[in-house]
Amino acid sequence: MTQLIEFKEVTKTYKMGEVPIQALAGVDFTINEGEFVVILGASGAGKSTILNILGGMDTATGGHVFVGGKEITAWNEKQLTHYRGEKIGFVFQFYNLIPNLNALENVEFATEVCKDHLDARDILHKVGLTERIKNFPSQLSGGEQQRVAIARAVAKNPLLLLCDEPTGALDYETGKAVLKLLQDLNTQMNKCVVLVTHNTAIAPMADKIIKVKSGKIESVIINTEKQRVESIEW
Ligand SMILES: Nc1ncnc2c1ncn2[C@@H]1O[C@H](COP(=O)(O)OP(=O)(O)OP(=O)(O)O)[C@@H](O)[C@H]1O
Repeated sequence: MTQLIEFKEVTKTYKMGEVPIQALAGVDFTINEGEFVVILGASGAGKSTILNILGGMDTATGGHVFVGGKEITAWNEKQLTHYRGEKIGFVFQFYNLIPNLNALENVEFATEVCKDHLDARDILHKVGLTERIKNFPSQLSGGEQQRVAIARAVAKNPLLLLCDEPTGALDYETGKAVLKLLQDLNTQMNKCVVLVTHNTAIAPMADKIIKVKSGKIESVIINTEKQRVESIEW
């Protein structure tokens, strides 16, 4: 398997007035192409910090991050902006859709700037929203809005799909449907997905589980018996 991502001794310190907060205290891991990775850990462990550095939304204080053989930690703001725009699809807990654009327009708005983007209608169909493309966010349920947000991220045809607690605002069944969608997209499109959660129960759906504790990697588990989301209960 080809390696896609490498974190090497990555540190991150935030300064809050006089008090420095060490969010990452030397983080090392690798991720391969096409992998579905779950980053697990308690609140404040450093999960979102890892995801934000990987997505070029935040910068490391020390260490090195390589994506596709390029060192993103050596890039300037302009290079990172381009990387975020072209290579990264983000899905957050809250959907951040533009309220006065319908579902189709929300997806098209995001893909406009991407060279290799996919067809917005095709992707909305793939996420099961064919009948809802003309609906505005306020006319969609939470689960449907998250599907639009996933379609928006996927239609960019990004190198990486990064998800930060994507089911955090959804009920059990809807959350499960969203996880199934992410798992299907990973399998069908062979897209690398990195998902941050505190829900240990969903770990069996991943190829790799990275456990984070107090800004450090506690363990990296290769899961050879990956399960379909449908067969996991929590
Ligand atoms: N912008 C920031 N400024 C100051 N401190 C921050 C900032 N972002 C994160 N931190 C701190 O860094 C540590 C790690 O935060 P992070 O958000 O990565 O944790 P997390 O594991 O994602 O937690 P949660 O599950 O609660 O989102 C925490 O102590 C947090 O308070």
